Amino acid sequence: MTPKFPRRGLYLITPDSDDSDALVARVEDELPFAACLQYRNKRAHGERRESEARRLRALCEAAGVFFIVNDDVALAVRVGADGVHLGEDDGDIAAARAVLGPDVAIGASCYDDASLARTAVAAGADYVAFGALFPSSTKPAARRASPALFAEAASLGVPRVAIGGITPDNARQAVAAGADLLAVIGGVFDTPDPVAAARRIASAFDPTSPESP
Ligand SMILES: Cc1ncc(COP(=O)(O)OP(=O)(O)O)c(N)n1
Ligand SMILES: Cc1ncsc1CCOP(=O)(O)O
Ligand SMILES: [Mg+2]
Repeated sequence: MTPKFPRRGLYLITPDSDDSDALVARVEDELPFAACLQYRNKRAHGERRESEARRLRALCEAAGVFFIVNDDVALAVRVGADGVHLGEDDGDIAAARAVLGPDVAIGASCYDDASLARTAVAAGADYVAFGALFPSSTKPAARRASPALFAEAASLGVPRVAIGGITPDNARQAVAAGADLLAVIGGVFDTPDPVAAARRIASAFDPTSPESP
């Protein structure tokens, strides 16, 4: 049975890489702290992209982590992903739903715009993403989103993902604003201890967990 998109937690996104083995090894260690993994390697194309997606798909299956392919509905179908993430340049949500059927999750980038989120959900999106919430060194030109968007989108009834510049130090701020999942690249992978960073971001959802240094 296809798993349901998670309601809360760390939404890990792969960093860009030219080395498939290194990419897979880097991600594997943090998976125990992730509710979801998105394959987004903008430097991989063709067969290498498919092979990386297949390897990560298998790892996620074994770890019980929801697996999402960025940008590419056809690749998501080929590798049997649990979901696909689509931005404004990645095609139409209703068209993707027609290809994917009801069981594959579709996530939608809504940038800084609650009305995009309403339209995406009406077209069949299973979650909406707002960001960049904080300045992002991965995507410095990303438009900035107000934290108020998470409260505004609460009535949509789908998980709200925050993305952009999220780190162990600001993760609790994003959760307090109403984010249900925290999508992170640099705040995990560009740190000296990615496993510790992933653990701290995951713990931002646990109000009983003390903030670790
Ligand atoms: C969870 C999540 N949110 C937003 C994005 C950004 O999507 P998009 O605007 O299509 O940009 P690229 O990631 O394709 O550069 C995302 N990937 N994931
Ligand atoms: C893909 C994307 N969309 C908005 S910000 C961003 C990059 C997220 O990476 P980081 O967590 O390193 O800021
Ligand atoms: Mg995209």
